[in-house]
Amino acid sequence: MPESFPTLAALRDAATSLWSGDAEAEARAIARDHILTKPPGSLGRLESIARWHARWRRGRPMTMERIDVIVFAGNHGVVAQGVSAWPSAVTAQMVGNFRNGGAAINQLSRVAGATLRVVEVAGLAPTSDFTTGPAMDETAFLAAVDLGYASVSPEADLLCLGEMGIGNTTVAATLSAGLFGGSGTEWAGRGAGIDDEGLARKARAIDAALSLHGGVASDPLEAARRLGGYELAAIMGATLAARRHGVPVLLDGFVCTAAAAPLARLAPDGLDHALLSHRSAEAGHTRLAVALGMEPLLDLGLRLGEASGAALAAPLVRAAVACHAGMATFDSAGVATGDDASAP
Ligand SMILES: O=C(O)c1ccc[n+]([C@@H]2O[C@H](COP(=O)([O-])O)[C@@H](O)[C@H]2O)c1
Ligand SMILES: Cc1cc2nc[nH]c2cc1C
Repeated sequence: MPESFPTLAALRDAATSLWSGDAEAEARAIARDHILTKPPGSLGRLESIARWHARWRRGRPMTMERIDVIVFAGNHGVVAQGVSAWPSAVTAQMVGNFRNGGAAINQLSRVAGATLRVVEVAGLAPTSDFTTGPAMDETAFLAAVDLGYASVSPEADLLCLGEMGIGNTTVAATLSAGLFGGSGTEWAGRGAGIDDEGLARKARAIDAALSLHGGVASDPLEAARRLGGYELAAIMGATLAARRHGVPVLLDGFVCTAAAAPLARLAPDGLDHALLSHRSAEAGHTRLAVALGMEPLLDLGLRLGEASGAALAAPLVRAAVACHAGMATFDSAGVATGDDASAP
């Protein structure tokens, strides 16, 4: 797989010829899970998380020492349609807040023992308003994908992805509708807190974009270019790079999931190395999770973005891996197995 994508065709090639994971490592993890000192299945979802981590680590040891959090930031021309309760200037102001350590994600990354990085995409210039034309031209779209791709370190044991961008819940809703069908009212939510009138404007903006760019859904990359945004394109690139490098991914809420969703439309297993960290309270997220066949790990009523849900779920992955790697076996601990029920 190349390290950058000069054309949409090169990106499409990469996204449709993916490494399918380390089936042997997963089989070894399943075999080990059976002999650990617990009733089979009793660690519930932690067991499948451990197997998942084993499969997507490209043969490296199951360690969870390094957790990277990357927040991609971008701005959106569609904000001109009155779809957010906040001005676009807040995107740069919150980037400053991340850098000064004052945002929720600073605290959540620290608590998770993770390293936080913030990446401004396209210098925070807005995309074009997609109710009047494509959000990005090919060059700008591919540059954002490349930036995301290059942001991923192969050294990470887990990558938590998130975003910051005023207006981007409209973008996520429009892209989701483009990829999976449905109308503005079905996908629009209140984002960072818009009122009833704003919600109606948002649904109309989504519908206007869908009718202007109608038929793009058959091509997920064209949907991402026309109906997406810079930070969403970067998240897609980062998710692809993580697959290449063998770094399992936790996706944050609605915006982050929508950003990665084109990969699942390009290849049926395109997001198998990623988990949904949480179910966002944003209306479209449950619909999108169902469309993707993915079950979120946490459900805390969060609707923040910033990779907050991903950072909160990272310790679950650490716990799953610690149990899997560190527990004694029935044999080594001298504990009888269920099969030995007749033994004294
Ligand atoms: O991803 C989510 O689940 C999510 C839900 C609600 C709000 N957000 C965040 O809120 C911002 C976008 O809200 P809005 O209303 O301006 O579209 C953006 O910075 C996102 O990180 C994100
Ligand atoms: C204050 C604020 C913080 C955010 N963090 C992620 N999205 C956000 C949107 C707003 C408005």
